[in-house]
Amino acid sequence: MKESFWHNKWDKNEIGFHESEVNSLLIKHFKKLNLEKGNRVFIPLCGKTLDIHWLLKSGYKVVGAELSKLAVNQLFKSLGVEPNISIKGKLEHYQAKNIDIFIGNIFNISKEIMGSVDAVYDRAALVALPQETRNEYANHLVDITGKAPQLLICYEYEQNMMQGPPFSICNVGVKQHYAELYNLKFIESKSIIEGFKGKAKVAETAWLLQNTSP
Ligand SMILES: C[S@@+](CC[C@H](N)C(=O)[O-])C[C@H]1O[C@@H](n2cnc3c(N)ncnc32)[C@H](O)[C@@H]1O
Repeated sequence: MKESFWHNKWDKNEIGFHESEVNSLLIKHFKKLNLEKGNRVFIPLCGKTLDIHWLLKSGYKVVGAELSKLAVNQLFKSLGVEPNISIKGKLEHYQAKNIDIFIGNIFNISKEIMGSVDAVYDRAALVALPQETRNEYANHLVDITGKAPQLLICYEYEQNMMQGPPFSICNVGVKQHYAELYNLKFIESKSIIEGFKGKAKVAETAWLLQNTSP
């Protein structure tokens, strides 16, 4: 997926992936990460998700990565805060109390730029990427977050019914990316009644990725 694909989506406001409510699997399962208030949570490919509002209100700090400046401007507007803006390498850094958003390609974010995080919340990030990029993404995510535990939310459907993104990632796919690095726990599969554009039967799946090292 070229960067222009996503910029076009935001320019045309074709953002069906943006949920009008906080993700229910986040609310239900986030506590399984056993974080403390004040811990820092990384949201890769964050868009302008309302999940950021929920995490901030719940007392966590948020770090996000997003290609689209339009999305990030809309995010800060909805939060009602004015960010301080600076440049970090190839990225723009929007910063305000308890929130850092890096605008640009996630592959340009380093551990040093981002600082340490305590957990990752991936909703519709791994599934937004084509198969040929997913391995690189998973490894990069593990690298820049120091293998922080993750709550991972994916979609699963018959891939030949529809072209992604979002792509379908089945149990085998999740294991392929993360089983060697994490203790993987499948938490829930929730069917999406309306499917995707009426074309495919879809389930939203939640996974907990916990650190295996002591
Ligand atoms: C499917 S959306 C999910 C957004 C968000 N996680 C949510 O739940 O609403 C994927 C987002 O990732 C952004 N994106 C795609 N590729 C990216 C990349 N390589 N680096 C940073 N952001 C990217 C897109 O602009 C888009 O906003």
